[in-house]
Amino acid sequence: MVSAVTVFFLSLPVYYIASTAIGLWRNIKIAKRSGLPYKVIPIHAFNPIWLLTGRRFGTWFVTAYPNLWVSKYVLLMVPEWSWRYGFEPFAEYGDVFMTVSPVNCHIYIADREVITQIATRRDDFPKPAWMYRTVNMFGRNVVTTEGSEWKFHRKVTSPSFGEKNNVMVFEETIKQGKMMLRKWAGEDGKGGITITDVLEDTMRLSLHVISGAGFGVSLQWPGTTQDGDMIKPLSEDSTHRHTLSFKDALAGLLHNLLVVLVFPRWFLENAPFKWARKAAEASLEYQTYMNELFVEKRKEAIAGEKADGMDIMGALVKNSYGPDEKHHNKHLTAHGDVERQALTDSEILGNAFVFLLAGHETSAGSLHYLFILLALHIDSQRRMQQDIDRIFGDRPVEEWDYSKDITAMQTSMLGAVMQEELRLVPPVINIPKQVSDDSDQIVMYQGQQTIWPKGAVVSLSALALQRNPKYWPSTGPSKVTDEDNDLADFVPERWFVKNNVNGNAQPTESAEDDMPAGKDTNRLFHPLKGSYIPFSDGPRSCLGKRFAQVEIMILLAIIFKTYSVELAVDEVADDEAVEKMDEKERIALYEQQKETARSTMKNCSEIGITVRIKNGYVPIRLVPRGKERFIHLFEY
Ligand code: HEM
Repeated sequence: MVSAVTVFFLSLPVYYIASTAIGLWRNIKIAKRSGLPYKVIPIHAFNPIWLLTGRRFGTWFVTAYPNLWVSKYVLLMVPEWSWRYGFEPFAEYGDVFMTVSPVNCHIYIADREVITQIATRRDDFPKPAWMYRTVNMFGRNVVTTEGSEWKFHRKVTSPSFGEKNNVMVFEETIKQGKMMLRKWAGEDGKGGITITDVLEDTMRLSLHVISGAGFGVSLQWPGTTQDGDMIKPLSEDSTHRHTLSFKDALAGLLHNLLVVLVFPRWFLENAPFKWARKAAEASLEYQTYMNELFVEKRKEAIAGEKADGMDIMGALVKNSYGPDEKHHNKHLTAHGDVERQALTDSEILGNAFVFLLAGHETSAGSLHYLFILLALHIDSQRRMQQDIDRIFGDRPVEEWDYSKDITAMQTSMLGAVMQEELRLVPPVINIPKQVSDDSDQIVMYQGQQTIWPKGAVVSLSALALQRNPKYWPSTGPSKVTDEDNDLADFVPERWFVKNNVNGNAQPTESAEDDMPAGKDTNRLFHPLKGSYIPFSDGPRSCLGKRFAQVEIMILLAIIFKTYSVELAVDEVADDEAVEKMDEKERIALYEQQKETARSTMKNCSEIGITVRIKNGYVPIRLVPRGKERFIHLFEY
């Protein structure tokens, strides 16, 4: 008996090695047939054993020995390679290449024509829906479905993201931005407070904006109380005794998302760990609040109330329960029934949940990187402030107006700064697709037919694509590294162009003679089709694109109208020490902090659902314009 057990355990590694070798051999054969360049890696980057044991070693090895031939293979086994090495692997292997591991063939794309083919051939290259299955926990929705069912969800949910909702996003962001300013600049507005939890605050802001413009519940920042903060039902009809406020339920659910998605609630509720029971509590509270909101919105819809300024969930409920009789078909529940005009109750709640998920971390992460990048790129910050002054003049924030101001914002340095951040750090670095399981697919690449094996994993490599010199104008050699182009740097000025030929902008060779501030700035660079995909491309592109753009631009405008952002230097010199420094010393200190901030951004960013700085922080300060401690000392 003992020997049988021993044999069993001894045979496990043999079985593992044999199945790995067979898997690799099979996949190499498939890769050879494809006609695509490929690289064989013995271990898949997301192999759990490798993640636990070899990942750190791999990262260290590639950094320590970048020129060894073996490093080229180890590099592709580092899960963060797409973030760390950007366009480099593509420059070496080609704009489309495949990694072949024992587990699968994985095709990475930084070629705009191939991306356009993949994004438009939706049935041949579906979303790997299995990855999102757990996200159906509150109801089926537009993110997790495929085929005709997705088509139906998309058709019904798209109108809720219209201009009426954009106005709400604009107004809610102003409201939330003012509260964030109070925390960042202090009650007296004097600024000078070191902010270390920038991501936490941008997360809070984006959560509150979705709560307001997505669900119609406006939340307050700590220090104030109002409905959203209170522990009370959102519907008069509810008798539920809540244990968390709506805000804490939302935040708690998002904080424990992975746990909540993976384990059933009954399991978490009975687990011996407090954190698991807290996760279950947040999930239950969220669900109960959303049911209450739904009841209220249904009452409003039936009564025909709230025609203007509709939040997204309100618009979905109105579509199902509004006075228009043709929409009352909620009894038709068959999935994929494209004749349906309205969502079921569960589908409304499922979609509300994914709007929260899709729109929260993405916008928050972008805002976080933006604050740091603007503190690093002082000239861009100044030009953006000049454009903000030009657009809003002396008008108080209360008089800012979506329909009057949004175009000017989008075509100014505000728009350019936002577009550049999304070019440089697209939150979804690799947009996931797959080759349909049904059959191999032919894709044209560089004028040749290539055969993409059925079931292969496909990544639209947004970050690499958006640094591909074939498509993007450089304003000159990098001012940060020794690269001969600046495509891996934050240079919003590249978005301003001289000519616009056939709808595609001609990149300006040098930014010097085409500075945007105060000039004719209503022509931003128009990237070639398929070369700019922070919001993905084709029919499955982001539904919340405009929502996010409005939110980001208006928040920047609110903050930078009155304040500048600087890197905080507390960890190196206190305020008194800075006070005593002469100009040269201050410049040297700030340059040093810039290096630290760059290194933190590069080395502490992690790719989860989105990329974000997780294992470190870059402290910043808001300072009233005209009272800067450092950035006014730099030449402009
Ligand atoms: C900077 C902010 C944002 C970025 C960069 C972004 C990016 C993306 C990307 C890349 C996708 C495609 C994902 C995939 O195919 O796997 C996507 C899909 C989606 N996004 Fe966003 N997003 C942002 C903000 C938002 C917001 C604010 C909302 C809603 C309030 C939202 C709602 C959605 C939805 C519903 C989808 C699924 C569309 C479909 O499958 O038909 N996003 N987004």
